Amino acid sequence: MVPPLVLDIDGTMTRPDDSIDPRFFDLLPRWDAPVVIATGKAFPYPVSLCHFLQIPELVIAENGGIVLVDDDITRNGDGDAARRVANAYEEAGYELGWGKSDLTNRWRETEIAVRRDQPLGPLSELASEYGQEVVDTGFAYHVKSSGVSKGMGIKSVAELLGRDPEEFVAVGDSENDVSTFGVVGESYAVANADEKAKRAAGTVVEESYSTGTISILEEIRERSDE
Ligand SMILES: O=C(O)COP(=O)(O)O
Ligand SMILES: [Mg+2]
Repeated sequence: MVPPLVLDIDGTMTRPDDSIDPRFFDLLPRWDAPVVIATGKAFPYPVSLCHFLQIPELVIAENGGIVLVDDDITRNGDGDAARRVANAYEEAGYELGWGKSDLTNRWRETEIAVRRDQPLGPLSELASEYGQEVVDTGFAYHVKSSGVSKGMGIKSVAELLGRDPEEFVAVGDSENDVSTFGVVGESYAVANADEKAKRAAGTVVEESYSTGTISILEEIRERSDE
């Protein structure tokens, strides 16, 4: 029997050009255990991914800010405080960096993402002024409530599924996956992962991006077949 999975999206299910590796479209619907998509992206992205993969909607979005298990949605964190940080950042003359339509934050409910070409120093200062923290995923700076994390999300997903977080195997690539690695039984950082993720992971995979993740899933499946 294969174990339940927790998969990060960016850097983990993607190829170096940011596209989702099409091999997951065969692999995940056939995975004979729950697959949780745990991401820093806004809620609609992982929901769409589950829809198009045709797997059950088990989602941790916004770094734990939103948790979806089947029909059950939980929101965590103070989205208004994150929004106040963003406003103060813009009033100070900086930009979130995503252009007029800002599709990155448009559907974001519990945190705010800032493009990584914007200055981090003043963002971190404002975040701590408003009791928030900044997480750098390698794809964006996320301003979020301190207690909220993907790891916290896994605990509630596991509880709702009647599972132990220790049963899960997680794969990730950045500091927003460190909390996940802390609660699951087995954790892997792909080779492109940042130092924090590599330090926190039980194993650092030899291969990068989706190829690293798929190599782990294949190994687990073989091991489980024995
Ligand atoms: O949206 C981001 O910044 C990162 O997303 P991820 O958690 O799926 O890697
Ligand atoms: Mg990632």
